[in-house]
Amino acid sequence: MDAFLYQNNELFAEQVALKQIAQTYGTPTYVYSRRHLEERFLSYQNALQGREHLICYAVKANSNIGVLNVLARLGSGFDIVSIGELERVLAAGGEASKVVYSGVAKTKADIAHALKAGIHCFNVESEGELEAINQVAAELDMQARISLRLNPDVDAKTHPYISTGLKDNKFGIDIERAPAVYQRANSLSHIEVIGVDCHIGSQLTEISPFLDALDRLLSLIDSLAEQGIVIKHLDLGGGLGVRYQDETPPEPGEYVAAVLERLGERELTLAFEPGRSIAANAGVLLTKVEYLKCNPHKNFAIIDAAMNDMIRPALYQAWLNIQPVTPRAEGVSKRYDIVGPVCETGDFLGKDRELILEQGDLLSVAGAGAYGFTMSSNYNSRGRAAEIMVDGDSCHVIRARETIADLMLGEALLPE
Ligand SMILES: Cc1ncc(COP(=O)(O)O)c(C=O)c1O
Ligand SMILES: N[C@@H](CCCC[NH3+])C(=O)O
Repeated sequence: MDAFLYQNNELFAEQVALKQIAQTYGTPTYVYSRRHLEERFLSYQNALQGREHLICYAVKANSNIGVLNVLARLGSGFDIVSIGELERVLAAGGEASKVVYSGVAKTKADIAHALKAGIHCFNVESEGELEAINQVAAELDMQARISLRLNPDVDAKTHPYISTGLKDNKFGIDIERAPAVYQRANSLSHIEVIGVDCHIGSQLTEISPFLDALDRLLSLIDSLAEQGIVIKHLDLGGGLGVRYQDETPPEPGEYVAAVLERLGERELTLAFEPGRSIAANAGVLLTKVEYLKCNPHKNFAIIDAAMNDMIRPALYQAWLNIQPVTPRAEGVSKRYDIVGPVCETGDFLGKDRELILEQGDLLSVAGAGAYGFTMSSNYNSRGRAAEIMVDGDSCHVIRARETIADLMLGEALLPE
């Protein structure tokens, strides 16, 4: 059930009024629902019941250790793309043995770090990386488990910036090269080949591109078996979309069921790397209207959150629902562009939103739990927002608002 609902004309996060959060912790603030995170994780887990599987939450979507901890307690694995993310997972109580490591540019130092930590496997994105992993594992006298991340050349039908499975994209190994690269991997002394992996893009709202990619991977798995290379682990990546506006993406359960049906009798450990579909609608960005600027041709609601807090509208023209925390029954309804304080024309969180507003009103920007805080920056020397986890009727500060001192941390003046 939606974790952010109105009760008596007040928007709540679970059982806590957002107005209360704004009064106590200030704005802009990210507010997350523990219940929503748990429900979304469990919807994957329930669909995979009775079958060997690994659900590796994609840390990049929301990497706060409070969020990771909620998922780790449910037994989640994690998909990482850096050593920073690995260390967050460990700090949050996650198990290294359930970590898969994706990313196109792992350095030898990264590879050594992950091997020593005991991760489940590397999702290898190039032939050069495969050789590097073998070399590092040999130096450490270890065996490295690997999957090859393949680029199946399917159209994910999503925004071009978040499409990753076309042969023009930088990700993965061309599926045409896969048989040769598997042969090479199999011949390397410190590599253990366990799997096949792909991730074709993000915010997919249909199942068919996933199944097209799956079909290509399954026929590869079958032909590798004929050559004596046994694949035990099949990772379909993340990418399942969510509803921001009027999209109708499949539920995780439907998606998983369609995949299971396609697998048939094959004995494979199935892995997924969901990020957005777990975290996006578990969070809102709470913000205050500082000023209203109403010109004859255009109205602006200037808020205290900006593109540095949430860049998705500026970067992908993403549409996020913007709701008043306490809707006004009376007043003049106007069409506003909802803009932030940053000195960029692209600094908007929404355009042409019909609202009744007064200065000082609170707004809630929905769908902000994934790729919100993690993509935020200090542009314009703005401290990053606080993050709050709501759990029933209690609130926990899981990241304090950044201070002026935080902004200059590690910087120095030149010597006299
Ligand atoms: C390798 C990999 N796995 C998983 C994800 C998570 O994707 P999503 O948030 O769309 O589920 C991403 C990001 O798109 C990714 O690059
Ligand atoms: N950051 C993107 C998703 C990219 C996923 C990373 N592979 C978004 O906000 O939609």
